Amino acid sequence: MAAPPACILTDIEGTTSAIAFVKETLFPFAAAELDAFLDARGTAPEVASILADVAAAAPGEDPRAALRRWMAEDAKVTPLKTLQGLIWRAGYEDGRIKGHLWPDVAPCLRAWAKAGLRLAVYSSGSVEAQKLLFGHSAAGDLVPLFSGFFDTRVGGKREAASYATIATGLNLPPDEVLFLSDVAEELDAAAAAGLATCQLVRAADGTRPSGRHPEAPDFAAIARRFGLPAPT
Ligand SMILES: CSCCC(=O)C(=O)COP(=O)(O)O
Ligand SMILES: [Mg+2]
Repeated sequence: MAAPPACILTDIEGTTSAIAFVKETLFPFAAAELDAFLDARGTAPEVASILADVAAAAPGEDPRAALRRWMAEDAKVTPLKTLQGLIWRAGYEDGRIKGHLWPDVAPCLRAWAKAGLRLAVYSSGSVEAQKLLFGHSAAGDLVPLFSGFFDTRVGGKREAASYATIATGLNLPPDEVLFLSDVAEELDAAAAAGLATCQLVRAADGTRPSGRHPEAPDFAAIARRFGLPAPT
């Protein structure tokens, strides 16, 4: 990429936020609340529609058992991800969950947005879950900084077509979008669709560099490497 990107498209787990926060706070919260949530809200249209999607994706299996199996497998399945977002909402709203962001993230996002860069998210977590995390972060409500949120409804994160769809959705040529992720296979797919890429190699997350993409240990290093504004 010769010129600085027009848009930063960022992953969440392992990129803006600790893997441990997702695996040790978010996922256990959803698992612990699953039965109570379904008992209370299973017949609400929004939840019933998710359960119908679960039944279609896991025919012949009890929907709650399928959801628990997917949780154990960390399956990036849209109905599970949508349901987790709904369950997390109560936890964020009553303060039991605070969205984790590494300390370098919010200052850079604010500086980039202020300089006119567009910001977008692409995560396996549902759009609802993305907005909850950024809206209830320790650094405040960052949702207004973003102009796009994308989840697995555009396709899987290891499929090039997903990134082409996102670039079209952003109304930008793919090479003007810089995708940030810790996962090399996601970056490979983005690069195949023509996006610029950078692998977040955060020591605290134990990420291993792939050697196939530019690398940065944090967002400040991304700013330096790609000629983006730095926080003042
Ligand atoms: C939106 S926070 C929840 C993250 C999540 O559910 C997940 O599966 C992590 O996916 P990512 O694509 O952000 O690595
Ligand atoms: Mg990730």
